[in-house]
Amino acid sequence: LVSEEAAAIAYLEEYDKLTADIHYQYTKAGWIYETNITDETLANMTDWSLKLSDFKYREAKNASRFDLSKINNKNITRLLRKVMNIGIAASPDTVKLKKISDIEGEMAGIYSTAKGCIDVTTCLPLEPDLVNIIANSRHYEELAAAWKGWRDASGKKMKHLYPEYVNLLNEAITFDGKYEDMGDYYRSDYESPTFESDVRALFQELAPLYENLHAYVRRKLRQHYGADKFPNTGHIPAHILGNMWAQDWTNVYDILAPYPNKGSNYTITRMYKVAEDFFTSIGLNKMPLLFWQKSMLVKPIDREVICHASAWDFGNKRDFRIKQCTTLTDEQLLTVHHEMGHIIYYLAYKDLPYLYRDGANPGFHEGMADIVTLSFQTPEHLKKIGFLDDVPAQNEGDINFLLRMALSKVAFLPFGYLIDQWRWSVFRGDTMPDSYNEKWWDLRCDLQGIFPPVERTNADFDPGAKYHVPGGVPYISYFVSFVAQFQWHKALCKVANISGPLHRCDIYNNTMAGSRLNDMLKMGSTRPWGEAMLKITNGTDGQTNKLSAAPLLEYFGPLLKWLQENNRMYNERIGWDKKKCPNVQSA
Ligand SMILES: O=C(CCC(O)(O)[C@H](Cc1ccccc1)NC(=O)c1ccccc1)N[C@@H](Cc1c[nH]c2ccccc12)C(=O)O
Ligand SMILES: [Zn+2]
Repeated sequence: LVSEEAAAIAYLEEYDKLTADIHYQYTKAGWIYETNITDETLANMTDWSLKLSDFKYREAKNASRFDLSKINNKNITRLLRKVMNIGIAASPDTVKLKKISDIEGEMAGIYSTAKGCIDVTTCLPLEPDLVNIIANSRHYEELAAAWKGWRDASGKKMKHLYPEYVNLLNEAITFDGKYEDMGDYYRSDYESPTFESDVRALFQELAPLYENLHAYVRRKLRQHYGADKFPNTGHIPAHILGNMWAQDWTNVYDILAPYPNKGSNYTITRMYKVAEDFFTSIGLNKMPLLFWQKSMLVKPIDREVICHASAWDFGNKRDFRIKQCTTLTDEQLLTVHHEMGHIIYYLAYKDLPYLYRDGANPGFHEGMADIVTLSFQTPEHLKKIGFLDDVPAQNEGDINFLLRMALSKVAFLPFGYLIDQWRWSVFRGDTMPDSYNEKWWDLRCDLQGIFPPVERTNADFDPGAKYHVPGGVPYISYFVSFVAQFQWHKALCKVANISGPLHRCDIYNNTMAGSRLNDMLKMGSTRPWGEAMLKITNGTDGQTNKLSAAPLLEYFGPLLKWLQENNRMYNERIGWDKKKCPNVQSA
């Protein structure tokens, strides 16, 4: 009699090959669609996504015939559970699954081909045109036109699709009674019953740092744009922070600090080579030849594409690509490092069973993508690669550098947190369609301390103006990533024997740091993520298997002190009125 375990092992070996093959086809169909949006490529992608759902449904049934209680090998039972964890593919109603794919395809199509009108004759795509206006214009009205134009052309156009999308996802995911709603399923990736309260606690711990940065930035912007643009509720207009979603404020650094970081005489390919050089300098992998042959690194001129950056693993251990409409800006150089970080993670776990080729949790994949930016952006490093002419003098150089880092890493925190607060409340049914936009602005105003430059009503659908909402891509992973990457940075600097303040640590060329990082990366999702966290932090004074805000607060400690002194010196109020948002109609 073949033991239950031996039968399961034989089954999983067969499954591993089948799943890699069908995922290759599905990923290829996705790539063909995203790099050439047509009715045919959309139909082909939808066809393959249904074939994949069908495959997952069949194999989940096959795997359920094994009695897990008779298998004590934890690795085998973990793999079998992953075969059976198939999300909405658990629903036998393929008509419903097709409808979900169709709605997702329609929303992605609206988002990626939308042209926002900035006046009656000029309508522009988001990337690079509207993004560049929001980044570079310093005219209040011009910024407001681009901000409103984008939302009218994207979110507003897909508002009617979202309620049915939510209902269909909830019906599919609750079919076999394993999950409360789609938000519950998204959170299950973190394998922790306390995940939701853990991230809330982290956010509250980080709020004072954000509020002090917000107060400083508000004062500097008020000086530039005039006090009449700033209501006495304490909110900042959402469209003058250099980013279409006010999630990253580095583009207004020139208004906020004496000497701006200028771009440089780079080419697109050089940006990718610089990023690759960073990873190889710490002993991680080079990009495979196929990467350079098959990636889409610039926006094509002859067809519609999905410009939002992404990193692709075709599942055959060889084919890894980036799709990005790359342009020559500082922010884009960061995104190049971000996307390549995903590829590095893919390469680290490519020889694991297919089911384990994943981040330890979604936040780890995003965090890995970002970890190098903590070293890459140090003045020392930027000088080494010719991005900065000279390293600023010690003290005020420190503050300016920390301010610049805070404009992306601290400014982002409430945004990274709030998108899924909104989405989870929608999936729970706490937020109904007639208050989608009101709930969105409640969160945006109360947590980010910003307000819309033009009147918003529930006829608008501003969540739909952010890629990840129509894209069905979870967002709390970025909040988790921004916390975890500082824990890793602290640990890797320790392992690398680099002393001094955390914000001056550059792990470039340090293979000890790289090898400790790689030890975590090659685990993939073989173990619950706490073990992966411990793999990096082990033996350092930040040792833990949990998320902790302490390293982020340590990194920005000198800046917080400076901000508190500066805000006190100008008698600047810290914070803003909650539940009072200008320009938002409440029901
Ligand atoms: O969306 C992105 C970058 C795109 C991505 O690399 O995260 C991409 C998003 C995506 C996910 C799923 C389908 C399609 C696109 N994620 C990946 O490519 C990816 C790869 C492997 C595992 C998980 C995600 N960044 C976020 C925020 C952000 C966090 N850190 C950053 C650094 C620089 C720029 C942006 C960000 C944003 O733009 O709002
Ligand atoms: Zn990413």
